[in-house]
Amino acid sequence: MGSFIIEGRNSLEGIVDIGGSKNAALPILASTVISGREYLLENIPDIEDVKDMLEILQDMGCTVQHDNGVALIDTRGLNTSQVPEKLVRKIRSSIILMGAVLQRTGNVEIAYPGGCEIGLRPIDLHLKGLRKLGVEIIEKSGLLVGKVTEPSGCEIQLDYPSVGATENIMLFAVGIPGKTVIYNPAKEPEIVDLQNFLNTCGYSVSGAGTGSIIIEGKKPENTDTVEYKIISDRIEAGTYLSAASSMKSKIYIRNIEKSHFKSITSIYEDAGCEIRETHGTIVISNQGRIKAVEKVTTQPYPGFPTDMQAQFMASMATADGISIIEETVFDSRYKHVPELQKMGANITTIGRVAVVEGVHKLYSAEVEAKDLRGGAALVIAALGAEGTSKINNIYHINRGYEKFVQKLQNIGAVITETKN
Ligand SMILES: CC(=O)N[C@H]1[C@@H](OP(=O)(O)OP(=O)(O)OC[C@H]2O[C@@H](n3ccc(=O)[nH]c3=O)[C@H](O)[C@@H]2O)O[C@H](CO)[C@@H](O)[C@@H]1O
Ligand SMILES: C=C(OP(=O)(O)O)C(=O)O
Repeated sequence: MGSFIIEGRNSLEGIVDIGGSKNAALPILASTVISGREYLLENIPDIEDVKDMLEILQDMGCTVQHDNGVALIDTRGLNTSQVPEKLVRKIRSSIILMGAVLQRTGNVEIAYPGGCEIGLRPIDLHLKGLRKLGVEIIEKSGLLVGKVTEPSGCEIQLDYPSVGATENIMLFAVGIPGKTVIYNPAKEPEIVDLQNFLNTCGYSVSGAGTGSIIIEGKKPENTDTVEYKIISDRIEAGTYLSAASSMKSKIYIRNIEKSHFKSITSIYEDAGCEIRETHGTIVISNQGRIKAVEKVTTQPYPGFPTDMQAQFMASMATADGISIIEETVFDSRYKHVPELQKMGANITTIGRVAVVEGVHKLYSAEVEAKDLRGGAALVIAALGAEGTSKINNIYHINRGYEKFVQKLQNIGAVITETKN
């Protein structure tokens, strides 16, 4: 599964170029099947989840090329409504193919999706929304089998602003007769990016990023090649910010939309990090030990993202004082805690609350990445720790971080990847 070997206690200095957003690229790739045409997509990150999604498209008859951040995809050859089960079970975003394939073919057969194991991840809101739009869905031998019966736009009130449910409903609703309004949708920048992509394809979607999304169902007449550039990854940027906050550093983060990043930077500013913008680049300077932030609660956008909770906890592990972190989005997203404790972190969890009492120093250890962001948190902790750490199971980390070793080396980290 591979490991990272990290020698800690070096300062970080230099430039990091942020890649395309994992959570924007994946649903956009899924939505290329809605209509059979060619797509030229820029800023597609070179990460394991993207490779899996591209393999799914290929297995279903599409042609795919991905090199140097650019993906050229032709979905005219799609020849099945069965989504390959093994790959679906590997990644979370595969479930977004449900709405997309139903839109294209009227049928779908798909397994329950995979992704990080961070607690219960039901898809009841996806299914409820699709059923309301006229899809019959049954479960057969562990697979979801869907068939479009009487498709018609309608009003859908989401009980929770689920990112995946919002995306699935959008992808099915764009091409059915009538108007669909999603109330209480997810407001993440990745949803706005999906809206912008769909509009570039000729669909009619508005309101993403606000309290309701309006979709006027239509089939675009123009089927020319769609060219689109995916937004940059605010969580990747936040991860480098988190690393910089844990040690003496001055790093320049390029290619990031500052407005998407604000809910993350504001918390690190509260911790005493100096963050400023110059000519579109974000500069982070940290001279010494940061301060604990009294209370941080993860929330749907524009709140502090759950996908930054583990990395933030790694920063707080050596901050001056006690911080309280509450994870409200997922019910079991603290698998990194016992691993951080092996490095000397003083963390206590009570249900969804973690109390982090900052220590002066962390120590090297051999630890396991249990999920993507928890794994990134261990990298951050190891970079600031005394001695040489080994992080195993880095498959989880490579699911979502492009050229992680190279980008960290570029800013002075002493890190290598080994096969075992
Ligand atoms: C590929 C991708 O984009 N993944 C992101 C997406 O995951 P994902 O789309 O899975 O996250 P959701 O927003 O759907 O889930 C948030 C919460 O809603 C609950 N829920 C969700 C759907 C549903 O039908 N029923 C239900 O109860 C989940 O159990 C969870 O507690 O958004 C999460 C929340 O920002 C991020 O952490 C993930 O990185
Ligand atoms: C939880 C995450 O990913 P996924 O939803 O793909 O498992 C994440 O990106 O932090």
